[in-house]
Amino acid sequence: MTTEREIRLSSQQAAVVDHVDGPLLVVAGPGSGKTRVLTERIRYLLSNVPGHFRVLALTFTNKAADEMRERLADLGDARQRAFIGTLHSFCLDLLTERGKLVGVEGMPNIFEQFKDRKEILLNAIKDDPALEAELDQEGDAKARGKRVDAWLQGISWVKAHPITCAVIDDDLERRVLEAYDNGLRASNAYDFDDLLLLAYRLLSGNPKLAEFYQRLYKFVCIDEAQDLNEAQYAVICALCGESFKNVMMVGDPKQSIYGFNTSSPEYMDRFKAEFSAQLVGLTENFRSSKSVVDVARSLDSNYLVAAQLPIQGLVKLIVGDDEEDEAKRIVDQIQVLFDSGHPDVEGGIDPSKCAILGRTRFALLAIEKELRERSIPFYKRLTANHENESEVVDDFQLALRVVANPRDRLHFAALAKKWKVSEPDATNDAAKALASMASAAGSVSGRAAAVVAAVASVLRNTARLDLMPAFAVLTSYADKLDEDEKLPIYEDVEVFRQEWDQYLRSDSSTQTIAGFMSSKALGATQKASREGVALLTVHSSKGLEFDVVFIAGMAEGSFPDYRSSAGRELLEERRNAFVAVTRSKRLLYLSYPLTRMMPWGDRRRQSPSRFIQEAGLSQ
Ligand SMILES: Nc1ncnc2c1ncn2[C@@H]1O[C@H](COP(=O)(O)OP(=O)(O)OP(=O)(O)O)[C@@H](O)[C@H]1O
Repeated sequence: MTTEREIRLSSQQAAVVDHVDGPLLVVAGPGSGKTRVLTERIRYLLSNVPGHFRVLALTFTNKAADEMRERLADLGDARQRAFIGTLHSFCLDLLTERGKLVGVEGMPNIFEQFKDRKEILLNAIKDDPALEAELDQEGDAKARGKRVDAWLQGISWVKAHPITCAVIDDDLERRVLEAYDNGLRASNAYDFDDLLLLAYRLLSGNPKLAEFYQRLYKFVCIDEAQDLNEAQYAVICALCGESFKNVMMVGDPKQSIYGFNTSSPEYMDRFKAEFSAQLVGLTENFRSSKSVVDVARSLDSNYLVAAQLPIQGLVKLIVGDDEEDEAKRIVDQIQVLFDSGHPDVEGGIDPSKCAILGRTRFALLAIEKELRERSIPFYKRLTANHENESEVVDDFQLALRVVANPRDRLHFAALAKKWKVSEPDATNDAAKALASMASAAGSVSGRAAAVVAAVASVLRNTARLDLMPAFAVLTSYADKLDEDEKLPIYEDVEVFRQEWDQYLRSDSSTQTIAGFMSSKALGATQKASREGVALLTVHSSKGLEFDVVFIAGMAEGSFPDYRSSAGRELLEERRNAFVAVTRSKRLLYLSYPLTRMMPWGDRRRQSPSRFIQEAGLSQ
């Protein structure tokens, strides 16, 4: 099933890799080598197709983009001719370069945190008597808070549907959206949804600009196409205009698990119809043992596998008396595997080869406790926004935000509150404003002075942005403190330094403070860490593979979730199970507890998930 190349490709895969011109839809099952095919196609285009062009490769996660960049690092300079990143990062670059046409001046500053967006909306409500009166109709503070959250959700929904919600009929809804957007713009800020919405408006309203990008990016590749939503598809269509067709989409409708987030595999169908795309299937499975493939097929009888590994592997059911006992049995089994290995897993089994997946974080709590008690290393997130432990590094980040965007009143106010000083007047010179805030900062003047000195050390070097001198200032401030205070500063600085390092390696076209802060907001500066057993939700396990996979909490009501007992939701639960099962390369363990403690204190009897029953598993 393979042809001669430096990397092994099956003939199905080679046909996709060697495809040059024209729209192509690749529908590919789990383990069929989507990542390999995408990476190798980019390599093929950059190495074999003559001409001055760039390749645009859009991934679903920053992690997938990192992986693709790493695999293509050996291309040397040619690699620079590919933009590899998420659609959000691409839109950020696009708006930075050409956003003026939709009112964006320079790099868009992103308010990524829910609490910041909420504060913007609350301030906007305070400034609008009609909205304030509307909110006052809600009885108590809790009900008002809920209404504001619902408004924020509504705003996000509208922005994620730039075509179907292009016109808002409801007066109140429109007023809330305008008030919120005006509030954001007063701080010269944007939210995540704006990146796609404004990129869509920019490209669809300026066909000449879209043509420029079509000439520049002669080839467009899109990964995980089953999880596109309307805004993302709209940006892609606006980028391509009427005539550009050199788009390849790769996806697996069977792994579509973000329906709750308005994503849908329907955009793959629309792409096929609207671009008249050629359809190719990748139907081999290079990842999973026969036993695992059998369980996947029991979940979806339409999952056809043309070729698979000649390895039997194993599927087993684990039943615990309750969640604690289930956790204990899972971890017992892991320890047996560490000690004795398994003939189908080459080179023994260590923690990094194992994953324990749950439908929700809740399903993993007892297992986390058990792993901790037995000192087995594990990680719960691939990447996570680092919460600073030290005030000085936290202050420094706020200071960088306002230096990047002096109109950011929200974070100026946050810093002023922390330093117990009054907010500065509107200014264009954030460094000067910070310095006068610091000189007024009584009890925290030493810390504030260190932050100002760190900022100054960055601004001093006008030729090239470099945060390293600031890190030196922060650690030398730490050196004067007690051990207890010193340690968190060193740790926070180290994480910050790693993020800075990651940013320097990204495909971002400009290196500025605003650029760094925006990449950080998009999560693009976080490096995935994978040390120990993976303890992940099904959603965060997407795209990963492990020799040994445990899926815990597989009882009716938990997986499938009780809120998704019928219709579309139940189908999405089934796809969740399909994604979870197909993460396994060799051994698969499904488990559930016979009884479960409900949040209100009752113990409830559990029955095995229908997915366990359909797989024909019994003890
Ligand atoms: N031609 C091949 N020969 C041998 N192994 C291969 C081949 N193609 C892919 N693989 C291996 O199969 C596994 C699955 O590949 P990959 O991760 O690219 O699949 P995928 O289609 O992205 O899967 P999923 O959609 O489930 O995340 C990887 O371990 C990869 O190295």
